[in-house]
Amino acid sequence: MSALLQARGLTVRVGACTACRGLDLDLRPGERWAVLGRNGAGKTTLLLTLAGLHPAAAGEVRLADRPLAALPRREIARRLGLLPQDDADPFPATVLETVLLGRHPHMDPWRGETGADLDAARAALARVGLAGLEGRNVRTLSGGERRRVALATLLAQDPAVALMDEPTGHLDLHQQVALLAETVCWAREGAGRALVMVLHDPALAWRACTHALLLHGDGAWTAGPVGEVLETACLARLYGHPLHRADGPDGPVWWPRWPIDRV
Ligand SMILES: Nc1ncnc2c1ncn2[C@@H]1O[C@H](COP(=O)(O)OP(=O)(O)OP(=O)(O)O)[C@@H](O)[C@H]1O
Repeated sequence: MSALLQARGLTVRVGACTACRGLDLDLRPGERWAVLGRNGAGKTTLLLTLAGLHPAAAGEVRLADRPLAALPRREIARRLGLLPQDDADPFPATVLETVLLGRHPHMDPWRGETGADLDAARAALARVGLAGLEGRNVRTLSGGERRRVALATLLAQDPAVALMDEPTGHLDLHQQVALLAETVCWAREGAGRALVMVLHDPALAWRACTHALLLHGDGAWTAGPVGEVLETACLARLYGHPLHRADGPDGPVWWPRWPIDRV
C-alpha cells in the first residue's frame, strides 16, 4: 500500500539541536507511529517539519506522493492535521467555534459553515466526551478539557494524516487512556488514516501505536514496529535512566528507577 506521508533523507535541525539525520519514513494507511525521546530531542520540530511548518535542513517530505513544499496550504490542511503541543486562545471563542476551525479547509470561503460542518463539530465533541459544552468560552475550560477540545478540532478536520504533539498533555489517567483509545478507533474507522503522536510514556505507545520512532538527541534515530523498538535496554539508553519493566494482561509497562541512594 502506498504511503500517505513519506520522509526521504530528512534532516531536521533547530538551534543547536539535530532532531534527526537522514530519516526515511513511510507512513502507511492504518499505521500509528509514536515518537519518543528526551525533552529537547526535537520531537516537536520533527512534527512541524512533517507538517511543512519548519524547513528541512536536507531531504524531503512527501504527502500523497507529492512534495509537501509544492502543495498549497489549503490542500495540505484537507489531508494533514496537526494537534499542537499547546492550545493558544487569542480570542474568547466558544467551544463550538473553536472546533469548527477544524472544518475550515473543507468550507466554501464564500458560504461559511454548513449544517454538515456543524454536525461534524458536534460529533467530534461527543467523541471526546464534551457534548453540552458547545457554548462555553474556551478560556474558561480546565487544561484537560481544553486538550479534549483541541483533539475534537483535529477529529472534525478529519485528515488522512494526523500529527499529534503530546495528545495526553493535561489529561488524567482515565482521560489519557480514553482519549488515546478513541483516537485509535477513529483512525481505524477511516478508509486510509494514519497517525504520528509524540508520547512520553512507552507503555501508552505500546498500546496505542503500531510503530515507534526513537529520537536519540544527536540526530540518530531508530524506527520499527513497537514490539521490536520498545525494548527496555534501548528505552533506558534513550532516556538516560534505568528502567523497570513489568508485563500485565494488556501489555508491558516501564517505570523509572527511583534514586533511593539519593532520596
Ligand atoms: N527557535 C529556536 N531557536 C533555538 N533553539 C530552539 C528553537 N526552537 C527550539 N529550540 C530548541 O531545540 C530543541 C528541540 O526542541 P523541540 O521543542 O523540538 O524538542 P522536544 O523533543 O519536542 O522537547 P519536549 O519533549 O520538551 O517537548 C530544544 O532544545 C529547544 O530549546
